Amino acid sequence: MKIALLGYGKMGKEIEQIALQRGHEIVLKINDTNLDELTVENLRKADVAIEFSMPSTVLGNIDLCFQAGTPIVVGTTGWYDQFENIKTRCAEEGKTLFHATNFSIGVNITFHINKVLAKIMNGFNEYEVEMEEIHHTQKLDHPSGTAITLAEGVIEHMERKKGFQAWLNDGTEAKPEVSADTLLIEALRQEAVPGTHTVSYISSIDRIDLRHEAFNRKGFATGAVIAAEWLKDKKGIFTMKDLLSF
Ligand SMILES: NC(=O)C1=CN([C@@H]2O[C@H](COP(=O)(O)OP(=O)(O)OC[C@H]3O[C@@H](n4cnc5c(N)ncnc54)[C@H](OP(=O)(O)O)[C@@H]3O)[C@@H](O)[C@H]2O)C=CC1
Ligand SMILES: O=C(O)C1=N[C@H](C(=O)O)C[C@H](O)C1
Repeated sequence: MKIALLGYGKMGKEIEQIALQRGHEIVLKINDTNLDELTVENLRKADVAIEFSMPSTVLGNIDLCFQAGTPIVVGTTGWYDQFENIKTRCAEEGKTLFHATNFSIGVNITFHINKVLAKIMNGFNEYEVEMEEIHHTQKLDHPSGTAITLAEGVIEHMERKKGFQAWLNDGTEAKPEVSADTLLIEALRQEAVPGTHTVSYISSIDRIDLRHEAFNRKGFATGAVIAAEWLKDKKGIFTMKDLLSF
C-alpha cells in the first residue's frame, strides 16, 4: 500500500519502520516543516493516510482526507469532543475513517477486561474505583485518550459512577475532592514513559489493580498499520472492536 504519514514525530517514525517492514511504501511524510506538501492532490497519491499529529491539527487533516477521498486511520487523541460531527460527516459523505484512542492489542484486551471487571465490581459497593495514567512529558492532552476509554468502560457498567474528572498531578494543584459518583483520573507526566494505565478498586482490606504498561511504541504503531491494511476497500467509520474478534 502507498501510505501518507500525517504527523512524522515519535509515532510517525515508529509507524514508518513497521510499514516498511510489512512491505508498504511511504509516499508522504508531514510535519511542521513541510506543511506546503499537505494538499488534496498529494493525499490522492496515497491508498491510506495514517494520522498521528496533534489535537490542534487532526480535524483539519481529517477534512483534507475527506476532500481527497483518501481513507484515514486516526491515532491522535484530544479531539473526541468533535467525534459525533466527524461520524455524521463520514456517513453523509460516504468517507472512510478508522479511529482508536489506542491501537495496541494489549490495551484493547485491557479495554475488554476492564468492562468485565467493572460489571463484577458493580455488585461490591465496598470498593472505590480510581484511575491513573502516566505518560512522557511532551504529551499535550490529559487525561489520555486511553484513560477516557477506560473510564467510559467503567461508567457504562458501574451504576455508582456517572462521570469522570481529570487531575493533572504536576505539583501545582492539590488532589481534587470529587463527588461519590465521579471517577477520578490522575494524570502523571514522567520522562520517556510511552504509556501506563491503571484502574484500581480499593476497599479497607484490599486492592485490585488492572494495569497495562507499554514498554515502547511498537504496539501502537503495529496496530495502526494493521488497521490501515484492514481498511482497504471499506467505507464507513471503524474502530478496533471491528477489527478484533473478541
Ligand atoms: N491511538 C494510539 O494508539 C496512540 C495515539 N497517540 C497520539 O498520537 C498523537 C501524536 O503523538 P506523538 O507522535 O507522540 O507526537 P509528536 O509530537 O512526537 O508528533 C506530532 C507530529 O505532528 C507534526 N505536525 C505538526 N503540525 C502538523 C500538521 N498540520 N499535520 C500533520 N502533522 C503535523 C509535528 O511536527 P513538528 O515535529 O515539526 O512539530 C510532529 O512531527 C498524540 O495525539 C498522541 O496522543 C500516540 C501514541 C499511540
Ligand atoms: O501521547 C501518547 O504518547 C499516547 N497517547 C495515547 C493516549 O492518549 O491514550 C495512547 C498512548 O497511551 C500513548
